[in-house]
Amino acid sequence: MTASSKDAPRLILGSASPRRLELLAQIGIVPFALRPADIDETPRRAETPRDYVRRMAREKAAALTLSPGEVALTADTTVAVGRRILGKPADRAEAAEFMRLMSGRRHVVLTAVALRRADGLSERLVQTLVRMRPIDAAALERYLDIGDWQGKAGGYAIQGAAAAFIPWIQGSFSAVVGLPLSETAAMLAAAGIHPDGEIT
Ligand SMILES: Cc1cn([C@H]2C[C@H](O)[C@@H](COP(=O)(O)OP(=O)(O)OP(=O)(O)O)O2)c(=O)[nH]c1=O
Repeated sequence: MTASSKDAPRLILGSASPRRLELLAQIGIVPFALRPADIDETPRRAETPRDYVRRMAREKAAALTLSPGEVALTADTTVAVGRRILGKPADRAEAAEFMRLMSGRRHVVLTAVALRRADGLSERLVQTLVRMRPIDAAALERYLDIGDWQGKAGGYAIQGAAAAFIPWIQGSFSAVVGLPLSETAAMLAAAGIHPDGEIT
């Protein structure tokens, strides 16, 4: 027999990202509530991309107020070119700079996931290699005109127009979009949260 749904942990998605909600829906998980956490996303001096992205996911989780029986899921995605962290571009000029930096080479997309429950925090860091083909000046201008760079780490979305520049990735596609689905499903299952509300 399965436990009644009123005994199930209630999942709070600590995110304003429509992509994270869609990704969860893809694996049959519907959060009980959305509670975006507003934190300062400025990297610390000399902070590595891995340390930064982990800290962001943890701080988003810590910023949420939870009621008994609630479990919070948060994530952070960032692009790393060597030790340089490419966050969301402030404007078109910065998006252009980021794209030029990634053009014709490989970079790493890091996504950290945090799951906060009453008995503690579990975390995962997923690293995906992404190759961009060389992007010439005209193609870059056309890409920037679309505006797809806004609100995206590194100034691109693999699920959007920038896919035309990406011949190859090694790792997790869903992690690049914003939430590594296999790892997230395992973390949720360990907390008693399963697809379709089927809580065992
Ligand atoms: C690299 C890449 C990033 N992104 C997005 C995912 C994230 O939404 C965003 C990185 O910013 P994040 O700070 O990780 O997330 P967010 O501010 O959008 O949402 P929240 O903090 O409330 O959860 O970039 C893509 O959609 N596709 C991509 O290929």
